[in-house]
Amino acid sequence: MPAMVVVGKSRQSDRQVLADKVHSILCNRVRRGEEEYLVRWKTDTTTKKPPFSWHSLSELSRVRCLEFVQDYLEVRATWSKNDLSLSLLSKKRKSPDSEIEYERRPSPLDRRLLQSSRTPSTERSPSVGSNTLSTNNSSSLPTQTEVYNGILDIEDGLIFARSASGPDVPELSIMNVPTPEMIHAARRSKTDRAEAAIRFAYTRFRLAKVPGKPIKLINTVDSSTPSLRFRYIPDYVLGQGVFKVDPAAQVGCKQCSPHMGRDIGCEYTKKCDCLEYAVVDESRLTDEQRELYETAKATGSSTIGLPKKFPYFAEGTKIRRAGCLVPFYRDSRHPIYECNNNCNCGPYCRNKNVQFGRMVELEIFKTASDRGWGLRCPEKLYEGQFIDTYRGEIITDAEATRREEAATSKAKASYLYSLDKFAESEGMAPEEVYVVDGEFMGGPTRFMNHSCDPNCRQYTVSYNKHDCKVYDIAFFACKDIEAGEELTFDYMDNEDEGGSDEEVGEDAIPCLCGAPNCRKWLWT
Ligand SMILES: C[S@@+](CC[C@H](N)C(=O)[O-])C[C@H]1O[C@@H](n2cnc3c(N)ncnc32)[C@H](O)[C@@H]1O
Repeated sequence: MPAMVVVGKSRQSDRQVLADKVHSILCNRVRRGEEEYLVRWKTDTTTKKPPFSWHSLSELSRVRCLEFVQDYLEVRATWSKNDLSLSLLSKKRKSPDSEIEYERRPSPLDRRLLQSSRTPSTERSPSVGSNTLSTNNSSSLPTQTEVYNGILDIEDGLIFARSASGPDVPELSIMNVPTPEMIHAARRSKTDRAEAAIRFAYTRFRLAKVPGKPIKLINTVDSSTPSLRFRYIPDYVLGQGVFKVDPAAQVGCKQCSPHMGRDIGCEYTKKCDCLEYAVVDESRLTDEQRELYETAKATGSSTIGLPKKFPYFAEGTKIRRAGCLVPFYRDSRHPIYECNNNCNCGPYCRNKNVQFGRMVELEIFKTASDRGWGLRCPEKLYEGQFIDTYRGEIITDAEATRREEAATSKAKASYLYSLDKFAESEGMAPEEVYVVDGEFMGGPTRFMNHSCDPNCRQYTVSYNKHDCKVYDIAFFACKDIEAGEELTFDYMDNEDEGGSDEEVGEDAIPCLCGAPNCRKWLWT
């Protein structure tokens, strides 16, 4: 029978807390020099008196338990900042565990509270037993472990609390935990070891696993770490109801070959099927081609056979670096069509760039100006150089609306990207458009902040001209960027210069980009 807290051979150091049984962490203290955290356990019954127990950091050091410690430290930080401990405790919230109203502090734990309310509830009658946690071998816990609210017990994998009894076990209901005394002690107790463990886990188990060049975490401002709950993913994750054309069924260019004379491949753009919808290079049109082009524009017929603008500088180009966007694409909003694995042009085609992923090192760093985390590159970047793509979960428009409505602030909008580049030209209804949500999973570009005078821009990159719903959002430098300079882009990226005339809403976020042309608010 699995136990929530496994006590191995009666030795405290062997105890292991099972993360999936943790509901939340509610307080901290230091005992005998060791940081301890008060765990509230998930229960299988609706209760106002769930089980609580104190555990040392080493018991909680498994990554998924550290996520709970991190959530708690975030809440605790607001206690010290605003001295709100007691008023936070008395704020009325409705428990998702039950229909009854109880008082607890508002916290980022809300989402999980909701999740835990979805776990099936099983009525159990408390069994008689000793005042200890149940264990694998039924041995009792070391006496140093204080157990609030009685007994944490487990049967058939389900945890439940037996009612407290005996003078040594204080009865605590959820609305009283943490008590003012606990908070008082917590605020004076160190949490350094937990912060260091969280930082280590983030670097070792999150960043080190991201494919490509290294990504560092740098914080010279405070002791926080980005959320351990964020999942780094190398590719899009498709949500429910989202369909992507199978890459094996992608149409590739068939008339091209790796060398089509003078060591060029698909840059010989007249032949490349992948570039069918790329912009026609009018400066290279013969009179006859111009006529064909006019007909194609009027009738919507194919422009294959006409010269197209090629997106990237080729090797040997005099002044620019190979692979950087040519000024035409850099300064326009035209989609970029790359070749794909089904093309005849081969793996070294110069029309393949973004699909190979990030080639530069990055640093996630804490900004000193209240904009949270930001992103920078320790190497110099050149105008038109590819940095990385935006990743996340692709969801339907309906799901995006649901998530936006459920969000507590407008900040949610900053992680949602509509894949609507082709909506107008393809006559797609708004509800057909997919949206990328990078809040809970994605790549390092989710840390890019907004600037009204940005040094990067996002571009549409497609590998399959027939799939208008799923494509990449790729960030390129739109000017030379010195090593260590923060990477930013304009969250609005309006084609017309100047801000919108829309009125600023109550929940608008003031822009702290500091640019002379700052529009003062995000998303304006
Ligand atoms: C996509 S996130 C960027 C990463 C974010 N800084 C973080 O720590 O996760 C967007 C959020 O960052 C903050 N932000 C980004 N640019 C900002 C700016 N110019 N001024 C103020 N806040 C900004 C806002 O809170 C915004 O909702």
